[in-house]
Amino acid sequence: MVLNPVISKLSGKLVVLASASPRRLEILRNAGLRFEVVPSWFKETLDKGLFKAPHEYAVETAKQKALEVARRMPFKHLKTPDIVIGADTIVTVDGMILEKPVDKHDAYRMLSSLSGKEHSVFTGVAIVLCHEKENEEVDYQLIDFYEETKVKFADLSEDMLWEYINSGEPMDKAGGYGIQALGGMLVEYVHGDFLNVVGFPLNHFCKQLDLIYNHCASSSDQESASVHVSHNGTHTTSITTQPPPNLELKNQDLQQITALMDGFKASKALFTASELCVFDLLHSRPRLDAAQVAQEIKASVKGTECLLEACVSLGLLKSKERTLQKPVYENTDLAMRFLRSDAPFSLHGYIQHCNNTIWPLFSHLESAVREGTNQHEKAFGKISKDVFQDAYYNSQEVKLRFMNAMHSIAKVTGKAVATAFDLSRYKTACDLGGCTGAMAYEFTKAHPGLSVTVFDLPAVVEMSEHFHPLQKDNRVSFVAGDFFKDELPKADLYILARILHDWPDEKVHILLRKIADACTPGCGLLISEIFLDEDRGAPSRGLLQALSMSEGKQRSATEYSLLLKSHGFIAAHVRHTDNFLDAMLCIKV
Ligand SMILES: C[S@@+](CC[C@H](N)C(=O)[O-])C[C@H]1O[C@@H](n2cnc3c(N)ncnc32)[C@H](O)[C@@H]1O
Repeated sequence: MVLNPVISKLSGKLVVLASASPRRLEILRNAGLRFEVVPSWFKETLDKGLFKAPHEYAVETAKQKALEVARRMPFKHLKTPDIVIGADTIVTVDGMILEKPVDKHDAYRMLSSLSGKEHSVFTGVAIVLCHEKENEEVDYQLIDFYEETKVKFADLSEDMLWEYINSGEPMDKAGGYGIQALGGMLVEYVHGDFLNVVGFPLNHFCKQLDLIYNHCASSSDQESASVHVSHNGTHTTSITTQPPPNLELKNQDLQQITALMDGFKASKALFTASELCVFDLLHSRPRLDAAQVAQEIKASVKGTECLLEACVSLGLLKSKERTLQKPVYENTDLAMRFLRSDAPFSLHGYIQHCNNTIWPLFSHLESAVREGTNQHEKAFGKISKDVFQDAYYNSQEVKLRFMNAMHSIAKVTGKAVATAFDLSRYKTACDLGGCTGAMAYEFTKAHPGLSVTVFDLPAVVEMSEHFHPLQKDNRVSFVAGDFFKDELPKADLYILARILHDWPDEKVHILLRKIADACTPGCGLLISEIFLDEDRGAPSRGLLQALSMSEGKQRSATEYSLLLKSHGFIAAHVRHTDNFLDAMLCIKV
């Protein structure tokens, strides 16, 4: 057990637990740790919408709790601790973060949302190491981590729920239950560290301490420190501990690197099968063998066989062996849902765009990186300053393909964007660059009191009706124009979905100024884009897209909110939807 050597390293040090939770106290006491309890004054009021994943919220809260105590003690308690431990436990279900219930009804809301379902319990932990310097300043080093445990609740009847709530147990517990007492009766199974659900991931904590005290404290070359915050003469620094260089050949690492090297082959196999309508064919006529498919798609039997087998290995097709005969093929569930061209969430249009436009651009990636410009001329023989007007809308075929691509993504992501915020106060919206209107239809579906005007270039608007042959909604209308030059339709909510990333800052400012001029105070502006993490380290989908983008750039939620602020909008809410696009609702002040 790693704990004992760590405990001996801690003897004689002032260890402080920045939490009043009796359960955390008991877990650490039972482990033999000696510490003082100084509950943190940090209020758990961080805006959850600003965090991409729930664990980031728990870790940030744990950090703030621990740092508050570490900074307060030298002044209020007149002693500097050696280590401060902060922790925060949250429960997440269906994308919601549940903390401690505020009253019985809140406890009821939480527990009924957990009934019969699996949920996750995250504890974020922060360990602050305090080093007093000669001039009485204190250096803080911060190490943080989190642990996730999955818990499944049984179906809870109303009687059971209220009996449990009336026991009083839920009130001071994240998610409204305590697994170590009566709440244990509600639980069907636990996957992961049980103590994490109680409130503290002891095992992970011990491993982390072991890493700090037994592996890296003495070897400075395994430790890199960087100053993060400078506050009242004290410094907050965070250390990242790096394991010794790993020269072993691990199969898992090899698989990771192979998947990256082969990624383009998988994409191209998918594009080719989609282009040759393999998924449509196997939908209308399942269980064909390779020769039959080859005949239908007018291709060689040998090539078709290889393509079908590759698609099986990628999880896009299933092959069924028939005794003494050639295998037959059919679509997997994934292909049925996303690859058939007539599926409600078909990505067929987007795949065609990737194959015909993005792929040629990526084949010139090296020049794009060297020159820092778009590669339309090399890929398509045309210079394009405005990618829409000069490239996509020059030919009817390319225009329709682009519109199909936008339409398919908007149908997949539209509902998540349209329902990201309460928009009931708005009656009229204008979707600028709204293309086929697919997003607008999702907004009217989600908000019965809202009418949406789709504003797009004339070349697009003239084709938009083809995309909604059966949908007649007189709350969606189309206006043709250029959003950089023409007057914008009046609305109390403007929508910019996948628009701003296409343009450099100067053009973004022109567009935002026009929107700001059209808005009165209280008007809304909903931005939907892939928001990069604040350190620009993820998501790779956004960063990879930037490699083939023309003049624009990908931005983080903060970067977008600063752009908007300069035009008199405040970013009211940010939502990471887990779908293709994130969303931010801003209000004109
Ligand atoms: C990347 S697409 C996004 C489409 C749509 N908002 C969505 O999320 O599905 C960009 C859209 O902006 C439109 N657009 C480009 N330049 C424009 C301009 N100057 N005025 C109006 N619309 C424009 C394009 O025609 C295209 O429909």
